[in-house]
Amino acid sequence: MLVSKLMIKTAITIAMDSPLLEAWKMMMDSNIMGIPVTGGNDGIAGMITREDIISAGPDCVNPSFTVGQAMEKNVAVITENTPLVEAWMLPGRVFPVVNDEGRLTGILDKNAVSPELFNMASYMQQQLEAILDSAHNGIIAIDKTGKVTIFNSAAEKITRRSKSWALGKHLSQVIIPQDLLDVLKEGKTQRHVKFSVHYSTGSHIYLTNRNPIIENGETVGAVAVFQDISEIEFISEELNSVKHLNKELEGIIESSYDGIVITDRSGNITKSNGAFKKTFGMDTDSSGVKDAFSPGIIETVLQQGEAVTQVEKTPSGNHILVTANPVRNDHNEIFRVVVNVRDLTELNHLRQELEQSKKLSEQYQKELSQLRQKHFKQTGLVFSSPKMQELLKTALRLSQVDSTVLLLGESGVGKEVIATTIHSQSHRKEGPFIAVNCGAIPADLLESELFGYEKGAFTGANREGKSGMFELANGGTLFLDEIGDLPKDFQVKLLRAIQEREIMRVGGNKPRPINVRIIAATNHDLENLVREGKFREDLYFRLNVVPLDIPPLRERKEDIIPLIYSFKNKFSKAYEINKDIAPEVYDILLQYQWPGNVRELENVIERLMVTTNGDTIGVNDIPPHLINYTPDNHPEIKVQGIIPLKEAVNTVERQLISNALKQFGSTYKAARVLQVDQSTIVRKANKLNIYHKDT
Ligand SMILES: Nc1ncnc2c1ncn2[C@@H]1O[C@H](COP(=O)(O)OP(=O)(O)OP(=O)(O)O)[C@@H](O)[C@H]1O
Repeated sequence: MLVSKLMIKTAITIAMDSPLLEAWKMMMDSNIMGIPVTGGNDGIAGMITREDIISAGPDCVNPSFTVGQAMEKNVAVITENTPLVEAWMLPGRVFPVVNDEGRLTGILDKNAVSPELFNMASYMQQQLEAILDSAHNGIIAIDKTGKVTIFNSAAEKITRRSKSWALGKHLSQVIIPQDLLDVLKEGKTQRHVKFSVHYSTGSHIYLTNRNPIIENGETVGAVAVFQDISEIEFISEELNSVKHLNKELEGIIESSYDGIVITDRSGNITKSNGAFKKTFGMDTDSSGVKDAFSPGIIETVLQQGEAVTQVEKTPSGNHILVTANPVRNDHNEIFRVVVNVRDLTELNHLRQELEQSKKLSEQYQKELSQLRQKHFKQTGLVFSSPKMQELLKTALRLSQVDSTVLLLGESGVGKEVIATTIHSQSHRKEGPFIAVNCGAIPADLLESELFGYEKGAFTGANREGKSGMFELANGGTLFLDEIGDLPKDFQVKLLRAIQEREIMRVGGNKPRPINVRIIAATNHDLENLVREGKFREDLYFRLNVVPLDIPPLRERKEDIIPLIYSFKNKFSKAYEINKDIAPEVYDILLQYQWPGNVRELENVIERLMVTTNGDTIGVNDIPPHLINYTPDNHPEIKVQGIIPLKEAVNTVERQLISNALKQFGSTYKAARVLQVDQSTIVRKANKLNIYHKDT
């Protein structure tokens, strides 16, 4: 607003030498507060106001007291176009106003300006508030005492405080971050400050600029403009993860062995991978997928709205399988087509190579197994069942190392033959293989038998002393059969010898180092013996480094016929007799459960070869117990009448022992079949007057 709007238009002036009283009169008559005073050269020399006249005191009524004596000389002359606010700032109360030509056109009384200025100020304040409230950013201003002076609508929304409540309160009562008070204290601007506020509903992140309000070089307040950027942050994070995803996707596409190309609806390539370019010898500038394979595949996908597959031929003559898949946008419109290209020529080539190497590997497998069979044949081992093939594969592997092996299995399954095989395939094969039947050596002789004795160790001892089995087996293998029969007090000595790799002869005082590989065997359940306290747990763990469980013959029937042939040949040679075996005999031998395992089979064949008349062994030559045998039909013991119990027991024992001795030939074997110690058989046979070889 300009001065022209509120000035009093008047041409009244008064000369400097006019009496002061005249000036008063003129002011009263025209109802104005002041009159411009003209000087000698017609210019404005000053301004006389009612206050000037009153200030003159009693002199004002003195007719000789002139206007020039009371007037204000340093008065600002303002133009009609001067803004009112500017005029308001000038010192003085009433001002002369001139037009553009400098001609006096009126006066301006500050009193008349103030209500107008007040109106203007309040209008401007309303405008300012409207502007602040329409801002998207929160704005908070404080005065120099820290009290809130501006709090716009966005600030209300963000802080969840009402403006009416916040205004006039100290900032610390209104919002959580207090850094605006630092700005007030230090007078320094803070730009792009990020901070977060944790609400019960979650965290929000804000970005703010804080500025001091400086008036005449002094900080009189501070203002903060801030905005909630949680959403932007969230979007930026999303954007980052999308970028990441995109990178991943690009990596996947690029690393695909198949060619991949992505096109727009017109078949223009938007993305393609190396495999695709390689297949078609295309560079990245190739404009359209039409350049690559027959046109129409994209059109077909667009028309049918589903995947299309076809076989094509590349310019270089390779056969390819092309599959084009539509990709739809949110409006279910196809906007991209992803084409997958698989080079069938290369695939076929690879398949052929694979088949070739498969054949080769089969051939090697065959040769390997023939080689293995040859190896084992040399040791006299006969087998054909998958179970034994697997077991002997392991045995062969074990032969290459010095680990202690524990052979488990029923009597006669071939534990000793397998131990010999392991030895004969090992680097110790040139060394001795010493087999010890631990169950057959009397307990008091065990130590001297196994560890040897020094000369004069005990009465009856060899004068020169004697090497034990350990020493005899030095550089080779010691096979400890029937390990479960070892007395407990000797077990600890054996454990020490195995662990320390040295033995002490009986009567000796110098340990002797030994270099033997131990293979132990048992047909007992060693774990059970440990549980019953009959076998030391530490020795069990020491021996059970690698257990090999040899299945009974009835569980590997595929081995029976090869074994029969092998034994038939063996005895033909040994006894120089040649005999055939009738097919029905094979059937019977296959049916039989072989509780004595391979040993029993070997004995049966030997007996049939030497005892049968004629050239063919027939069913009639087969011992009846083989025909009638099933695991559950042990011969029934029938008792009629009453006889003393002891007598009955003796009768049964006599019959059983003499049957077993007749059938199996030795007290060891009879003991195994009857599941007692060999010493028991010997003792009972002597007591019951039964003849046996060991008599
Ligand atoms: N696979 C086989 N091929 C050829 N002969 C075998 C086979 N298995 C075992 N034998 C023969 O069977 C008989 C018994 O075998 P071996 O002494 O090895 O059995 P074992 O399990 O050690 O018996 P025990 O527990 O009674 O000591 C031996 O004459 C052996 O030659």
